[in-house]
Amino acid sequence: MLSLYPLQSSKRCAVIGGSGFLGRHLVEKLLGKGYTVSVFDIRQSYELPGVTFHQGDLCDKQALLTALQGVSLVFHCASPAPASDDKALFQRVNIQGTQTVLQACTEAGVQKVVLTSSASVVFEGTDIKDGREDLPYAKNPIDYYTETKIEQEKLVLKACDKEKGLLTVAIRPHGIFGPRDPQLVPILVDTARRGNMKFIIGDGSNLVDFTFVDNVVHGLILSAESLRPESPICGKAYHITNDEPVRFWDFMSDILVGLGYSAPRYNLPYTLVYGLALLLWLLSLLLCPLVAFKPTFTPMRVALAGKHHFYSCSRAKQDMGYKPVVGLKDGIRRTVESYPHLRHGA
Ligand SMILES: NC(=O)C1=CN([C@@H]2O[C@H](COP(=O)(O)OP(=O)(O)OC[C@H]3O[C@@H](n4cnc5c(N)ncnc54)[C@H](O)[C@@H]3O)[C@@H](O)[C@H]2O)C=CC1
Ligand SMILES: CC(C)CCC[C@@H](C)[C@H]1CC[C@H]2C3=C(CC[C@]12C)[C@@]1(C)CCC(=O)C[C@@H]1CC3
Repeated sequence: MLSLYPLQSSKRCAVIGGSGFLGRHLVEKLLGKGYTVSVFDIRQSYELPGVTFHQGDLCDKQALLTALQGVSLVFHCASPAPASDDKALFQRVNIQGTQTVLQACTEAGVQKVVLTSSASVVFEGTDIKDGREDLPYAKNPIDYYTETKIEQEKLVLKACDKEKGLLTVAIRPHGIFGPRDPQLVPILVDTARRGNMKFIIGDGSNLVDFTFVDNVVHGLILSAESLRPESPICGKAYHITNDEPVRFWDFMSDILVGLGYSAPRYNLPYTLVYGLALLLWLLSLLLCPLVAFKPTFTPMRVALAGKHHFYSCSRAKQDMGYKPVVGLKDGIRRTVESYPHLRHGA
């Protein structure tokens, strides 16, 4: 049964998680490209002409159905923050919530769903060099965030059904940075202001992907516009990065120095720091009924800071003609300039 094809060329879309860092950049770009945008998010963080806001929880199907009326394309960019480390919340939002999103999309007659997944779905805390999409999902994910992002991606890709008229694709960015990012730069500056950014974990030679937010937005829109029944991208996952792996500690130093802080200088052995982070994390779990403390150096962050994790985007280049639109140096400059309030001494 080919119910809904050929696809309507409607430019009416919804961004679930559109109040967030990536979601808002995506909304701004979509407006510039002539799309009509509905944002569905648990919070409203801004107002923009041309955007209709629907405040609600993505686990609430009725609320979603209201927001998805007349929408043919859905971008799903919502997730609890990785730092929250709340297992029940991750399972509810990323797994049950994504099932609800898919049901609501089917009922509302949505034709395309683009998921923002994460390249971390294959990361287990050991080196990944030029990883391709055919790497197996992590068997021992490094945290609940990663564990539930894996299940979320599987659900979305499995839902791709040309007969039923629902096409899906998953974009896997890595280490997104840029103006208004609430995570990477603020955590880095906070750590530096507390005097804890003096040390390099490991020998400092590990290569990592950091992806400027505009490139992720470009990959998301490109995938949505390439998603057609005959396209090879249906039901597949795609790495989207800056395609310029960089030494983790060079990237951190460029941001820190750009904002007027000193770059880390002294090396510490990786296994020592990882062991300490594990110990602190266990202590924080044991003591959480008595004292609430959140260690900055979690085992996940130590693994991300001390191991190689960079990915090939050749599949995205081949199947959808992806090419980064902003280079790493330019992205770092634009990011640094956007945080005058986080400059040293500000
Ligand atoms: N920031 C990064 O480095 C990376 C992020 N990603 C993925 O990109 C997506 C966007 O991430 P960011 O913009 O960085 O995060 P963010 O935290 O800025 O945005 C997430 C948005 O989801 C919303 N949300 C959370 N729970 C919700 C619920 N139950 N119902 C409705 N809305 C809800 C939040 O209110 C927030 O506005 C996420 O799916 C994340 O997993 C993937 C790779 C890297
Ligand atoms: C204290 C320092 C050693 C590190 C400060 C920077 C970190 C906060 C960031 C470095 C790599 C980042 C990253 C993510 C979050 C922020 C960092 C840990 C993600 C976990 C965000 C969600 C993803 O899907 C994967 C990202 C990998 C890189």
